[in-house]
Amino acid sequence: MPSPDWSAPSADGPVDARVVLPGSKSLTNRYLVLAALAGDVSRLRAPLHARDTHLMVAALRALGVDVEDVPGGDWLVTPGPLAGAGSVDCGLAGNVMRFVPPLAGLATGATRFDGDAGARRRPMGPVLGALRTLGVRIEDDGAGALPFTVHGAGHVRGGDVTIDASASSQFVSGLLLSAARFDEGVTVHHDGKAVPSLPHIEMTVETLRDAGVVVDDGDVHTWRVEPSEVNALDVQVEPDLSNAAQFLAAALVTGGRVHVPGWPQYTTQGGDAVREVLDMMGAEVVLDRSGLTVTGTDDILGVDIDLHDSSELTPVVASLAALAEGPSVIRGVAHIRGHETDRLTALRAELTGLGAEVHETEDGLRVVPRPLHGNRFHTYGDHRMVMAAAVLGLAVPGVVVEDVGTVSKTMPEFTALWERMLAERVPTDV
Ligand SMILES: O=C(O)C1=C[C@@H](OP(=O)(O)O)[C@@H](O)[C@H](O)C1
Ligand SMILES: C=C(OP(=O)(O)O)C(=O)O
Repeated sequence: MPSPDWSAPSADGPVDARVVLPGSKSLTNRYLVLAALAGDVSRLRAPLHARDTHLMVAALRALGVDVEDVPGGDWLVTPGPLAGAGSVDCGLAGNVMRFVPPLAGLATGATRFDGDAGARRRPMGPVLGALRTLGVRIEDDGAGALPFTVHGAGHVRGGDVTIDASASSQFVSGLLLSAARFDEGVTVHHDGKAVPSLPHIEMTVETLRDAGVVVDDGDVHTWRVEPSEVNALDVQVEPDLSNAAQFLAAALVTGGRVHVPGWPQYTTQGGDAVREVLDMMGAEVVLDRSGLTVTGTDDILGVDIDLHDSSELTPVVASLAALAEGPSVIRGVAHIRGHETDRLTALRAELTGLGAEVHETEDGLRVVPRPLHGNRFHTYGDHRMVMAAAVLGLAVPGVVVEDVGTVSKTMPEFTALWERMLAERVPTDV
């Protein structure tokens, strides 16, 4: 059942707001998996509460892990013997469908994986092939996608495996995250076109090392995880920097200012690239100990930009490009055709529906700004389409966002935060 429509509010003056962001999806889900494999109780402080992380918690609980909700929002994770889960609902979460099957291989018994209709279109073949090579029995229909059943034998042999990870970095991350508990650990080699979203693999490597696991990532395209215990964690989850993009973009669109407190000085989050992107598009960007402040100047500049490492930013950057002074090219994101929806086709269709001129290229989009008008904006079950629509709505009256609830994949509080940000704006008449 689709959720209601939402009229994206337009801004009648520059925003001037402080936006406190929820935790990172990618960090929360990695910490949860590592905590499930650890030898003792872990605490996640300020984790993300959203559909993707709740699906991860549900999957772990089904596998025999105790995840306790602590008042205030933290999670206490007590590992237990892993047992076949019956079934795991992946929703539309790439993290759940790529990170949990290796865990299910370590469990005793069968676990069936399925998800939303859109999830059955997301690529899984390299994960299934790799797990089979590493000694896990999997039953599927050969389509290289959900649904499938993992028959866990209580242990995974592990060893050497070569995969093509050009469709998603998550194929590599999923194998590495559980590998310390494989009998022989794992060595993953990538063979294929460039791996997208490499900072996400660096994040995986760093979270493993935080948990005391030995990882060798010294060779390009090869990652080695030694078999070992996994230490329990007590971690503070960083704010989600990819989900900061739309709020920071509002500063650029309205010629205002947005401050995000708690922006990390050092991070493995690919979303940190938003600082450089907004700078290229004409914003003034300042990171100091109080956080990140983005101030819009008069114009939004068109860009020629490669988002291969930070492709989650594509929808918001495409919206900014449609509002820019000159044309833009977004490159390096062919793989986002396999994200929540085919994002290149979806962005072309919806931006065109508002009057922009948008062309799909082999690996991205070419956007030529044209006068825009309101229209219904379809979201395809994709949280980032809602966020992209909101950015456009600031400058274009009459943008009606279909199925706004889809944003709860990573940010259930999105519309409330957005409307609060606009309420804080400095009115033009003062
Ligand atoms: O490992 C992760 O947490 C993620 C990796 C990236 O996936 P791709 O490599 O498929 O782009 C990113 O886009 C996704 O939102 C989250
Ligand atoms: C691609 C994304 O999500 P997922 O983790 O489901 O791959 C995303 O959040 O932009």
